[in-house]
Amino acid sequence: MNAKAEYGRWLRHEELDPDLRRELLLIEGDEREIEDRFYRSLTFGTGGLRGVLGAGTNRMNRYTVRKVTQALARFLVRQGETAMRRGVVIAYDSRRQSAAFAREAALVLAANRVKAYLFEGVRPTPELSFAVRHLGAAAGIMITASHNPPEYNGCKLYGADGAQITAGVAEAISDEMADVDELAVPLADAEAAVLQGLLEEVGAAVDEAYAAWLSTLAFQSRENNADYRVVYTPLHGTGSVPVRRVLRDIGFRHVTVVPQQEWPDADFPTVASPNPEDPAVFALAIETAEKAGADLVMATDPDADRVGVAVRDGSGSFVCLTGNQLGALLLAYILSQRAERHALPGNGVIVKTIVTSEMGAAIAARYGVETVETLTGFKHIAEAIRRWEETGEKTFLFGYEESCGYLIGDFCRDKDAVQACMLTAEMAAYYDKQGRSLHQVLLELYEQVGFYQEDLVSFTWNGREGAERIHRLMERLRKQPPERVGDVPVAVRKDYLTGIEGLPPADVIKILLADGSWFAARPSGTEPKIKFYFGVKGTDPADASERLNRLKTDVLQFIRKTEGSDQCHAL
Ligand SMILES: O=P(O)(O)OC[C@H]1O[C@H](O)[C@H](O)[C@@H](O)[C@@H]1O
Repeated sequence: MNAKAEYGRWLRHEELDPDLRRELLLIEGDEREIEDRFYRSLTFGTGGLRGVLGAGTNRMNRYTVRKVTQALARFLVRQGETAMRRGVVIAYDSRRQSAAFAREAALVLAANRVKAYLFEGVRPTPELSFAVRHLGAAAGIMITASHNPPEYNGCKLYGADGAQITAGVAEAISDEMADVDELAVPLADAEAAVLQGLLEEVGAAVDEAYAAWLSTLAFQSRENNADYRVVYTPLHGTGSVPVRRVLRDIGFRHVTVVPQQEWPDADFPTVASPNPEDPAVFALAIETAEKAGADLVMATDPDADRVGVAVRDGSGSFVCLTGNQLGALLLAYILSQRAERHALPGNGVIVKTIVTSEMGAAIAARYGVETVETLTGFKHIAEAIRRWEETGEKTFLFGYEESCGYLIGDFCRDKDAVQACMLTAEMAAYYDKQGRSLHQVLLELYEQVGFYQEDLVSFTWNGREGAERIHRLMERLRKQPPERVGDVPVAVRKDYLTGIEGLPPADVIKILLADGSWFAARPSGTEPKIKFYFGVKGTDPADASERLNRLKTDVLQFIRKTEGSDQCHAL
């Protein structure tokens, strides 16, 4: 794309949104900025399409939303009348302009005679996934940039099964996008669309149906939960109403929501970034828990698909669990509860990604349950569920990712923090009744399956230059992979770009070392980052920590050498 020409074309567009025009005029003559905003159009990544808000084809704004929606509309029109009638469900989170973008998307669909169901207010991503299935729609759109910082927005697209679209469909929609002029997408008149049945508001009835399904996941009776104290924070996002509701529905009477973070706020003013992977987001919640005398703190991201938790350790202080640790706890709880009830199917399966801890597979193996691995991105887990549903080959029991995404009940087909909050709270209350804290249970699990420890180090490299730098580093790692890390020889090198292990090609390199530890490198598909994942198994906690530190130091040293630069700044 010729960035300068595109910039000029946008400025010449007479009806251009005045705020965006002002923004463009301010960067006149700033070639670098113009290049960054117009050198490409936003593309699909791990979690849909995501970008910084602002003017430009490489930014999130009403025109980029119109463009992707128009492409989706054309895709559905090609499928015919039935798909158009089944329509598209649209939900949005609490980010800047999310509500306006959702409305624009609805009007674009209606202009194409594709029915749009528009949620009346903010809702979590998993409820959108549920709603697509519940309403029998052909597709879904969620306006969100998930856990990204406030300057971002984005949209995730869903298929009729309620799962985020995977490569094939994303490609077909991208092809359609290539033919759409974002400045010339027609919009329907809202009132006319309502009268013609092309625009319908949805809300309470879907909430009720979702809540009813959520309740089916509970293993324990309401008495189990009545006296246990929980602190919850939606981090200014969409979780407040549904998480409170589900906890109340299963009998929790003592739920304190962090008051400063209770209601939607697009600036996420009390946190640097609303990501429950980051222990810093727990500060206010832990303060609240100390006052409330609670032992469990849960935090969900803005669109409530991720959840992080903090629990008290042996000394009574709060520690944050990693996504892998909560995954291990939930998995062990679900499998043990099912086993007790003789409800473990012979063809049961759990799903994790190739960069998620091996601990899950070790736990599953103790119950004779198979573990299947997918690429990063919950859409891959959802795709596997659909496949097994069609063939009847396996029964899905649990899916999770190290990045704090969990799914228990497959009535949703994306990670669901509402489900995960509910089961985490129930599990904590259940063990509490036995005099065991979640921290203790985790230590017991380590004793049973081994002392697994993982870590993630990311480098943020922005803009076009950053993207090229990430690409170069991946290429160099491919061409000059390490023979050994420290004094440990490399045992297996996996390059997923060639499409190995039955997985679609992906830009990921995973290196297994002779001592059982591993590391992986991949560019993030949601942020301008390159990510390095590390995993070890030790003989005790100290041994595991030591192995992990050594592995990280050695690998990062190798990376710096490979990059030929010392400018890596860890996040
Ligand atoms: O590592 P990234 O490509 O940025 O993706 C990290 C995570 O982002 C989103 O939350 C996706 O839904 C997840 O499935 C993914 O694991």
